[in-house]
Amino acid sequence: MKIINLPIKKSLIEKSPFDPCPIISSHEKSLLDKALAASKKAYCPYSHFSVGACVETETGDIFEGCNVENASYGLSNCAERTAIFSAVSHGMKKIKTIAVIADTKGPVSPCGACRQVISEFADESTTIILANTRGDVAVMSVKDLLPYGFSF
Ligand SMILES: O=c1ccn([C@H]2C[C@H](O)[C@@H](CO)O2)c(=O)[nH]1
Ligand SMILES: [Zn+2]
Repeated sequence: MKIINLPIKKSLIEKSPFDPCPIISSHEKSLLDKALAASKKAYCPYSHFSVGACVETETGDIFEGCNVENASYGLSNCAERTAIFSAVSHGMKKIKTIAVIADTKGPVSPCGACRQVISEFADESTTIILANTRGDVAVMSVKDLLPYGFSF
């Protein structure tokens, strides 16, 4: 697992807070930019906490997702699962890369439900990129994200 706290915090008004970032490629940075754009579409009138995710499949297709809340709070869906379910609905079988972003202190930390759902469509080659809007980035494997996850 690699975590970087970028020394120069860039303003959110600038196009990308991830430029440059030594631990991800420029292509991976573009996935974070797409996740950031998706977070702007979050439907979160209850928590006012926007999250965005971007999945790149093994075939190179890209699917974004945001969190979608509900007046019945427990029905809310996280950004990660929105993106993954959209990808699966379009035939995706394997996540090559997933990028997630929110306005958190450090890189966003996905909930347990999302970790389990990510692990369903990930393998050891999957790259998981977690970030915050200040430009802090963590890159890890599914084993780092969900050690001893459920499977049968
Ligand atoms: O990794 C996370 C953590 C939280 N949320 C959403 C769920 C809820 O709408 C809001 C507050 O928990 O953020 C996500 O989408 N992804
Ligand atoms: Zn979640």
